[in-house]
Amino acid sequence: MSIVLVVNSGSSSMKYRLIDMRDETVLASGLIERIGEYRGLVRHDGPNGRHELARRIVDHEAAFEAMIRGFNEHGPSLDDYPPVAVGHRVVQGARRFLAPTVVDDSVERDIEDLIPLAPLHNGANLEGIRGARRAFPDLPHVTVFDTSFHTSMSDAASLYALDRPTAERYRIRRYGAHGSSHKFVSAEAARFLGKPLEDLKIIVLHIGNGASACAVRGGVSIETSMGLTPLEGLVMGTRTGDIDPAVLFHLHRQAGYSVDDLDELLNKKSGLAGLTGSNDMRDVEARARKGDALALTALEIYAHRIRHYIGAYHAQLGGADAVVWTAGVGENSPDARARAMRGLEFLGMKLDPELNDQRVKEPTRISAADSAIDILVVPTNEELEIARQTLQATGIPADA
Ligand SMILES: Nc1ncnc2c1ncn2[C@@H]1O[C@H](COP(=O)(O)OP(=O)(O)O)[C@@H](O)[C@H]1O
Ligand SMILES: CC(=O)OP(=O)(O)O
Ligand SMILES: [Mg+2]
Repeated sequence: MSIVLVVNSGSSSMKYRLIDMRDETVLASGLIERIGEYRGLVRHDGPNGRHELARRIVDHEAAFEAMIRGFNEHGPSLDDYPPVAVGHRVVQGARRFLAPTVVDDSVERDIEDLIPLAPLHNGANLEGIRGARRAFPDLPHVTVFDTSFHTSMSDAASLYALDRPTAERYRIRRYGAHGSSHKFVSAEAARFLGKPLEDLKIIVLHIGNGASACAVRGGVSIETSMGLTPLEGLVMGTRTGDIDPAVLFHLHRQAGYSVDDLDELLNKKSGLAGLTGSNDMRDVEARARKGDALALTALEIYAHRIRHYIGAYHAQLGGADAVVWTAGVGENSPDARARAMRGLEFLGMKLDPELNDQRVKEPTRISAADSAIDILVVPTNEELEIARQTLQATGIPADA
């Protein structure tokens, strides 16, 4: 029985999943939110249903302890279902980590060294890893990097037109993120279409709180919208995405913003939150339906940027076989999908309004019968992808 525990530590949350890899069934899962804030939320879904409680969780190590408590109190018992390995999502692996890696102290140090290249994510990922190694010192721990899938990008797609010695010295290039999701979703799309992944050109739109687009040719990432850090590209829940860097000089010189102020402004106070006051797409859509002009403008800005990347990746791929929507917004918001794809019929991308309006739980086609390019919704599963890569890296068979 090969069971893998997967830990996905976000900037302020930790998701986990216990998976029996023989048939990839989920034995338990959980979510710990608002880490570091006064009132955190702990949710555990086990064999007896859902258990939730509000409590303060000071950091990701404490979150790890809360997860263990969830298993002890609500099952399944980790003594009865012992994991053979723990898989960890790490957002930034830069050019240091090209593949899933078994953790030792030097790997921990290298992840720490990469914190400046993913300030919202890598520190949290590392705290999760440290908590997990303390809790399970005898198990192999494997890190699966969001960036690994994008190391196939050409220099043309990944280098900035920045002074070369400076860029090299400070490792400045576009690394991308959400790689496990883009990889999983493009493989699922090929399976759904019944075609070999090697033959397909796919535009993947991972639209969640963090959001990125990816151009996938033959299963390989050729370009993605996140850059040095997960700040570039699409409009996100709290992040600006693409912006003229001169805005920063302007705010510094004219308004006295410090570097930390600017970091906080662009990463945490912008995007949907900055435009409307809420980073949750459901709130913004509800307000737009009531006629709130600010909310409506925010939805148009959000859609405009997605449409921009669909066009760009269609050009970079030299056409496309499929456009695939995934993650929280991409899977659940017909309005966001329809708004972004409006006017793309000339490219051969035509939604079917009724198919687009359904609630989706599995890979589903939402394009019209006469759409030259398939438009799909494919639920992502970063945790399963991480679990698969974790087993591969350890060499433990799924049916051990
Ligand atoms: N039914 C829905 N309609 C519109 N948006 C939704 C819906 N359900 C979830 N979302 C959006 O999905 C976002 C979260 O996506 P998710 O992929 O879980 O993000 P992350 O992993 O970055 O935290 C939420 O902020 C919310 O706006
Ligand atoms: C990289 C990134 O933005 O991740 P998330 O969507 O989980 O915040
Ligand atoms: Mg996410």
